[in-house]
Amino acid sequence: MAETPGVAGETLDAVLRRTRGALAAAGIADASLDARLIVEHATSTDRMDVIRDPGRPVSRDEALAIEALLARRLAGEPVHRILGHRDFYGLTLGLSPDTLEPRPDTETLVDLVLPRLRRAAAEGRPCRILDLGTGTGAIALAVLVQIPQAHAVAADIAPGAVETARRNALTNGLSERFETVVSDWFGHVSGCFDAILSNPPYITDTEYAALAREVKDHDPVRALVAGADGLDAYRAIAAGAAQHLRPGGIVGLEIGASQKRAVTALFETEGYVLLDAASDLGGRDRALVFGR
Ligand SMILES: C[S@@+](CC[C@H](N)C(=O)[O-])C[C@H]1O[C@@H](n2cnc3c(N)ncnc32)[C@H](O)[C@@H]1O
Repeated sequence: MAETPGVAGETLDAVLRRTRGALAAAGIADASLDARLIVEHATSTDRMDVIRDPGRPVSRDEALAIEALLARRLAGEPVHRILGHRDFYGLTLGLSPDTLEPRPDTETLVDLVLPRLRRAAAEGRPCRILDLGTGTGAIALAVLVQIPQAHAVAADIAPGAVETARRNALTNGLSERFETVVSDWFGHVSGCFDAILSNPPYITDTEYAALAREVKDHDPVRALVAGADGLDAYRAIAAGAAQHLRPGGIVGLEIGASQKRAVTALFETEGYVLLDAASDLGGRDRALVFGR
């Protein structure tokens, strides 16, 4: 008899294989990973449980939950939107309709700035950071968890994103060193910082039109698009950063793969020098650090 995904009484191992098969048959690229995340979420298990106890029976409620999650994934909802959270730099961050899903590429920026910030902290220098366009709070919270002396202000134009970031700080035990502000770039930001960090929107209107439906339907447009040339946010940050940067401070930015030259030129015009750059795991230009 043909088996259907998510049938009560099946084993964990069987339901995982079947969920993976259904996703692969629908042409979903990360079928294995997505199946694992769906089954683990619905059965409150982790990766080791299926290895340790592949024959564990799946209850009726769990089977129904798997079916419901699988249907949403097959309808095109990204797996982390379905789960409601995504991991970033070892932290689990809640998502909301106002936040971008934090992407692994953004860890490149965190990796690039951490050695400078660690050095400053080790030398007893202050480490006050501003995360502009914080979304889930990903960049600021990753720095705070790595540098216990650091304090962060997290700003976003979307009140819902600021609220999500505040909640993520709380659930990750970092809220004592984390402040939030609703702000159009530097509009409502006060004070000076040792590092201004940002993964701003950086795609063009034309690139947006060509994005996959899954991204367009679930990531907020203002988290992605920055005008006709994709550089509007960098212009705003380059123009406003000097007023909020302490002497010796840095500006760390995520960039689009083709933007290194243009973003560097924008910051040079405002009196900055490029101190450092890094590529992501795919070898594409992904993060820049400027100083004055
Ligand atoms: C690419 S997302 C980055 C989110 C998060 N930092 C991350 O890396 O996952 C860009 C963020 O910038 C915010 N944003 C867009 N325009 C803004 C503006 N004018 N002022 C402040 N934030 C803005 C968006 O709401 C969004 O959260």
